[in-house]
Amino acid sequence: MNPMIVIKIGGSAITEKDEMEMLKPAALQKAIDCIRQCVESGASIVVVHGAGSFGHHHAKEFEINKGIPSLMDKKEQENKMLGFSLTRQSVQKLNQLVVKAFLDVGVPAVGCSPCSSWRTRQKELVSWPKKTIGHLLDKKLVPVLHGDCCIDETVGCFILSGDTIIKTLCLSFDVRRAVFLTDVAGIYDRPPFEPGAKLLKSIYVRSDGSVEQEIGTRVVVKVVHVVVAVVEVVVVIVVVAEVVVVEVVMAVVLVAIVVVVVTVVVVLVIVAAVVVVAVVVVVVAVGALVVAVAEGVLKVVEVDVILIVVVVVAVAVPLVVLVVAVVVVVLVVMSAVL
Ligand SMILES: Nc1ncnc2c1ncn2[C@@H]1O[C@H](COP(=O)(O)OP(=O)(O)OP(=O)(O)O)[C@@H](O)[C@H]1O
Ligand SMILES: C=C(C)CCOP(=O)(O)O
Repeated sequence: MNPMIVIKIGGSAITEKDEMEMLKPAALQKAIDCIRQCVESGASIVVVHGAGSFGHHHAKEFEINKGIPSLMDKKEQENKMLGFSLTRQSVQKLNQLVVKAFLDVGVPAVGCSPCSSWRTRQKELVSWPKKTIGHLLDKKLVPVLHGDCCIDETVGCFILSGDTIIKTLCLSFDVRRAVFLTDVAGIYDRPPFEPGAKLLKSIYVRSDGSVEQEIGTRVVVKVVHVVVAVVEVVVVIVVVAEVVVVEVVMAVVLVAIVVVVVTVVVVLVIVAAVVVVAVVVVVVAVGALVVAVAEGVLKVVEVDVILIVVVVVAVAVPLVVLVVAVVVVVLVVMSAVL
């Protein structure tokens, strides 16, 4: 599978959260166009959208997140279940609109409602269809999940947020990026509507998920602000740097190991060759000199000088060759590996 990118289209980005079931069509279109480009670039994309004003109103009214208390009488339980159905119908309406918008621009989106397949116990996820999402991605389809109401094995029902879905996907797949679209220009040091709110370039997330702005521990989240619509939709690209950092460290270690191993092997081969050549040169030269002296062609004094020259050449030339070869090998190996 290609590098996976999960994208949360925030309910705040594509709906007017204060007005019941009110879509922001232009903002949705901008988000869809942006995601279409990601799909066309070949990345495996999973889209998750929030409920916005589709779902949150009913969910709040019927207190779906509180489950079905055991003391609730039958009438109240029936009413709660009606609220469950209404909430689902509402989020599914938004899902239909999002999927249709994708199909209209040629993106093969497939709506995947969590209600039928995501289960929780005490509001903790116990099962979800990882394989199905993998199969859809294998077929180059774009799963479009959404925040939904789900059945909880102990408390009866609860709200599965799109953010929980995103987190689950990030922990289970090899996700390169999690991208959040909201209605503001990124992450601020305080609620953006408060006076003096500053847009942050990066934040640090501790391993327990809490966030701090100054000193980081394991996960550095880089925030890139890319405005894709006039103030309506903003793309916030969140690089899950823990993954990136691990990858970089692994890559550096791997490169170092490869460079060292290849260099050592090549140097050993060159040293052996150099020694053999030097020995052959000296033996041949000494043999020739012995013959020359025996035949009276050379005197012993001349032989001494020639011998010194032969030995110096036999050692110096291979040494120079050796040094040059080592430098070349290191450069070639490093450029090939990098
Ligand atoms: N520190 C902050 N940085 C950025 N936004 C913040 C901050 N604090 C509060 N917000 C608010 O968070 C809102 C986005 O969160 P919200 O949960 O409403 O959106 P969403 O996730 O898009 O919605 P949904 O749950 O429907 O998908 C923004 O409109 C912004 O006003
Ligand atoms: C309100 C419902 C049903 C889902 C909430 O999902 P979210 O908007 O991602 O928090």
